[in-house]
Amino acid sequence: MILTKNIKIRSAEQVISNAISYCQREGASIAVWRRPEERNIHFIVDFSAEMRPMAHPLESKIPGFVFSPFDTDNHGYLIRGDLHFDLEGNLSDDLPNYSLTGKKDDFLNYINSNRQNTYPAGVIKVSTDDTAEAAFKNLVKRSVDAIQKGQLQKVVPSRKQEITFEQPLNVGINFIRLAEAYPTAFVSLVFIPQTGLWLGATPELLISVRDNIFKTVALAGTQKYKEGTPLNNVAWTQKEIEEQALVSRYIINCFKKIRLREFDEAGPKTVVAGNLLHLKTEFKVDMVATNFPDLGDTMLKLLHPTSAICGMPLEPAKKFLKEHEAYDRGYFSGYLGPTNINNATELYVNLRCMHIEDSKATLFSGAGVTEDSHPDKEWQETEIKMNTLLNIIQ
Ligand SMILES: C=C(O[C@@H]1C=C(C(=O)O)C=C[C@H]1O)C(=O)O
Repeated sequence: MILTKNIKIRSAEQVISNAISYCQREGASIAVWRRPEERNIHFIVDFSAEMRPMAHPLESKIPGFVFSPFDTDNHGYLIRGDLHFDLEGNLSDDLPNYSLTGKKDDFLNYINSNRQNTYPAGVIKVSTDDTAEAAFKNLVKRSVDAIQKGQLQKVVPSRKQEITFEQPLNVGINFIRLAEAYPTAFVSLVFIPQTGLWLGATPELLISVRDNIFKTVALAGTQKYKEGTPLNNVAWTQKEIEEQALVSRYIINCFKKIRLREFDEAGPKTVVAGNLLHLKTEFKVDMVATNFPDLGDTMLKLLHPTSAICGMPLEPAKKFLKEHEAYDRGYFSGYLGPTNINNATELYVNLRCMHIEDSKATLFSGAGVTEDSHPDKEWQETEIKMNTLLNIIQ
């Protein structure tokens, strides 16, 4: 595949691994992503070494890729598109940092070289911390107690899990493995010096704006998916139906806050997300007909963190998690995605993801808790969510 006149793309795995190792070496920032239902893989590179946190990355209208944490007290980053290309051979080099033009050629030469070994990571060890299970179940119990006392309606406690590799994980190979295993996921690999390296395959859209149409979804309720099961035979419990309905209600409340009354609502319906099933309602708004030209930015500020990953009402749920969760989620359940690229913005909730550091990685998952939740079931749910990555990476 021809990228520019003299540069040929080698295997996608190799190019991805090389691009990441170049950015790690040079202190540059990069995002690699594959949109749901597409085959093409996009890259955006920001060669500037000083990445500054940004409170509202969509406001700038700069083409780039947003990477934001869960905690709204901490700001996210915008990887500006010095260089944006895809594996179908499209290249745009707007280079807002003109002084760095030389780096562009250096980078393109490097990613097409035969540098990275294509070894798999070998044996992956999942750390068996006996206290983790008891601690999480206890957290679920405290969540149910808080709900029963009337402090909350829903909360989404989460946990982390460390894994170690015999050799550093080959990110190129594993990105492609995830992309092939999960065609409906948004698959991403992000490196920013300040955030480190993150790999994920999320099923959850936060907001999208394309052709003046705004979209968001309410995704919640989880069960294991057995391949071949017809989706219209899938049954959901009252607990799961209510849990998902709360997320829809949260979105409708956000529309109400800005007096937006005209929106399409479709669902809930059962959807497949890799090894799991969820309930999903889709919301759509015509931004021209409703005269909300900045709806993407406005809704992003109102929606995140949604009750799919935090809880309801929002402030007590945030406070509960800060007090009880006992770890920093970092970029897990934050949001990420391309902004103002090809006239579209598409942000996803950073789920089914892991933070990779040398020969170890940290996986994350959470589970929506309502009054009827059982600690054992919620523990199982976090296990199967982590398997989204664990079943695929090697
Ligand atoms: C919190 C996660 O997933 C979220 C919680 C869900 C649930 O509680 O059923 C389902 C989908 C996601 O909105 C996760 O994957 O870690």
